[in-house]
Amino acid sequence: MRLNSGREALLVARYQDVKLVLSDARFSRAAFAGTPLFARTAESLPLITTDAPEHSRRRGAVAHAFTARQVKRLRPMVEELVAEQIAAVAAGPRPADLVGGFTVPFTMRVMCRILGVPETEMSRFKPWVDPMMSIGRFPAEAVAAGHREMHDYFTDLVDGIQAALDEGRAVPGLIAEMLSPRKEERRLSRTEVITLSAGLFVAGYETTSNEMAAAVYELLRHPELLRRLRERPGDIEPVIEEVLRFLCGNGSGGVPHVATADVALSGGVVVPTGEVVVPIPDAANHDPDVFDEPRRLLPDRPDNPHVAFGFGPHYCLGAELARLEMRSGVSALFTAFPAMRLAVPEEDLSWRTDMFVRGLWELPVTW
Ligand code: HEM
Repeated sequence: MRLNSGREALLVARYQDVKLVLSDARFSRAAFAGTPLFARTAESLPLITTDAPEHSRRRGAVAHAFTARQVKRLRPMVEELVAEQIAAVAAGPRPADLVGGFTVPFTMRVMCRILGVPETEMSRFKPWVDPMMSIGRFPAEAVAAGHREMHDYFTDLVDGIQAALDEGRAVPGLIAEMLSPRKEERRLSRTEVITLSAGLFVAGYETTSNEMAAAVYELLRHPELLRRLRERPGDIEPVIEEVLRFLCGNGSGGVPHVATADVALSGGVVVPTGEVVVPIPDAANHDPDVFDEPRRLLPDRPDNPHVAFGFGPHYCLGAELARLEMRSGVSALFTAFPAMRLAVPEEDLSWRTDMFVRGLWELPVTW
């Protein structure tokens, strides 16, 4: 394939090969970072475009905030926000747009609470993040402006929190923790705190809001699954796992890597040193050698080792949080609005094409 930059690359689609590229240190992300990663600059992706030891040092500074144990502690906060957003939808007009009215504000508020970003500022972010996440949909100037605004906002925020900490005031949230780490090995530079805060904010709400809306859409298309969830609410776990496998949420395909040695893939293909490879997790999730009937949404698969959250050292930092948000959000929506249905014909839905994260711009429903 040819990347946007004009560089040739090998597309990796088989499940075993995708896992190999994602986890084998002979494939480097940093070696690729000299050329633009689609619309985004390497600096704006402080985790995704780096290798060990830089990657592990940065990741190690924030990983404690997203462990399974920590996410368990976040549960009451997440459930409180779900309830508030459900109440807002119920009090609002019908039809309701579940993207603008539920999945985006809910997931954004979760990230605001975790990081310590003021919720009162939330309406500012989406107009910046939408162009930032473009892979062709928005003009280059809009993409650059989105990056600039977001970077400037988080620079001011981080500096403001630093000033408050310097005055001895207590500030809640992960940004303050990054600025005054409990352990010295977690210390980051000011620039790293700025790019990581903005990066976590975007990674945390953009994927989850879109995947959640797509999950609701899929469930509306599969009434038998909705019936099953009503009878056995605990089945939300396998249902969400299968939705994650089934959906192809990654609009850009995958993250480019450069082979730093000759590496043999399955089927005898040898990737020569210096070759760019792009592993496609969505393709791996539909590999018929691993998933029977991959194009069907089948939550009863005996085993569902999907790679929707990636694999290896860059495995999604927020996977447990995303699972909690998706399970709580989707369950609560169908409990609150059992008669929910699409408010427009399917062909009128507007899909996010040419965007990093696929999904729906709006999900109009009524009940
Ligand atoms: C359903 C929602 C989500 C999906 C499908 C998803 C998917 C992914 C995938 C596939 C990767 C690996 C990309 C790669 O190989 O470079 C990733 C990485 C990442 N995700 Fe998520 N994610 C979701 C939610 C979240 C949330 C809620 C957070 C909040 C903290 C988050 C933070 C991150 C970060 C920081 C990385 C980079 C990890 C690294 O490079 O070490 N994600 N995500």
